[in-house]
Amino acid sequence: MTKENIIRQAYEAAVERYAAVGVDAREAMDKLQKISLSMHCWQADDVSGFENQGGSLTGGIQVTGNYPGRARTIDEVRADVLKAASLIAGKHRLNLHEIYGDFQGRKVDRDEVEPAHFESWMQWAKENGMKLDFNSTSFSHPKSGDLTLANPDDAIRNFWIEHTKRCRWISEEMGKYQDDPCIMNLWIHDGSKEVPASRLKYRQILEQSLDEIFATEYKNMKDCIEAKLFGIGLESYTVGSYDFYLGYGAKKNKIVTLDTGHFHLTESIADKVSALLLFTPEIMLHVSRPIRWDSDHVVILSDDLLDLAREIIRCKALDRVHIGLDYFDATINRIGAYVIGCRATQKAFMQALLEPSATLQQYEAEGKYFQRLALQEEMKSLPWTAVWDMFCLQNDVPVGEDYIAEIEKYEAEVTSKR
Ligand SMILES: C[C@H](O)[C@H](O)[C@@H](O)C(=O)CO
Ligand SMILES: [Mn+2]
Repeated sequence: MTKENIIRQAYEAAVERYAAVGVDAREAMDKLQKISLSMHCWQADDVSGFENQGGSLTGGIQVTGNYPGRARTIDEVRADVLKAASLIAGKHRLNLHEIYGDFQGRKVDRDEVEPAHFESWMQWAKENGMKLDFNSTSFSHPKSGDLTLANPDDAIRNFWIEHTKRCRWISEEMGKYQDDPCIMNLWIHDGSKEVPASRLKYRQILEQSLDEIFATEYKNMKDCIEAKLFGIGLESYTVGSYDFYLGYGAKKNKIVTLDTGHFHLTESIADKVSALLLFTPEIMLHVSRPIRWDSDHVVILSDDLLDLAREIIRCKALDRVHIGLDYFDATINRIGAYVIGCRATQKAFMQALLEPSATLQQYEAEGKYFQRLALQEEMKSLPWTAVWDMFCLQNDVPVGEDYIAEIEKYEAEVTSKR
């Protein structure tokens, strides 16, 4: 029997098996097909970008490793992203940071950037059937320091306000161009190594800065605000903490970004979904994998990720949750890192979509807690992998481990020559 026939046969059997517990596996596949991940451009080049060539990465984040083949130019980032996307089923978005502008070798400071610097990205994305998302960039700049939008020095604060306003303008133009809202994320590293004399002071300044930044209403972009627990060198205090942005988002109707690496390690991000959905318009996810700290390891199919995907599906919130990825690993093949992380995220949603949630909720309503636990447990060993393999086959992307050879080939022919 050919591999394709084995996959088809296993899939037909899986459809029957899921039907027996009241789940339509075909419908689950259709729903997964519509999930667009927002791929982070910064895995391709270790968060370097094209503005500050040679400058170091600041802002309390760190990339470890020096695996050969890092993308060094805009063309190399684009080629690597397309290669990765060709190994991932479905249509996906690309999430750009401001430092990835097409600056044509000219020095364009952060308070001078404009939509024209992203025109070639917009055209490229359209040609390749991708939509763009965007991020302001407050790190890796001489004015980054420890405080940007929360800086008591007006000259520094106004510089970053201007930058962030311009990023919203760029996002608006991207959204218009692609006829689909561009999701713009705002993350700043502002914080302090030691406990500040006034925690309140910097949070008040940040609130004022955000109010100024968000004063302009746009129609083609959506704002997200991303909290963090701490950055390296800024361990005692983060101005934009989760409580701060949750409060701001709920009060001002802004999307809160949940980066799964930005919380205490035992906190459940899945548990936050239903709470946020009640008080904020939508959710942006930065799917990441913290190991002991916000280490940005490549996303794998972990229990945490599965829980998160299940929560989104149980809340029927796919239309209110944007699924972005955020990690950077320079110790392994970077295209491989994209493919592993994106496919792991899709696998989590595949399993979540195959959950017999109506039956589970019925059991719960009737107080049948043994039955609820038993069915949850049995779901773990139902043949979701057969449905996943079929999903890959139908999308004409490698099934199972077959993508390893494809990435090895690209490495031999392209990235190893850099
Ligand atoms: C590149 C940054 O890491 C990213 O934009 C930000 O979302 C973050 O998570 C910082 O820790
Ligand atoms: Mn993030």
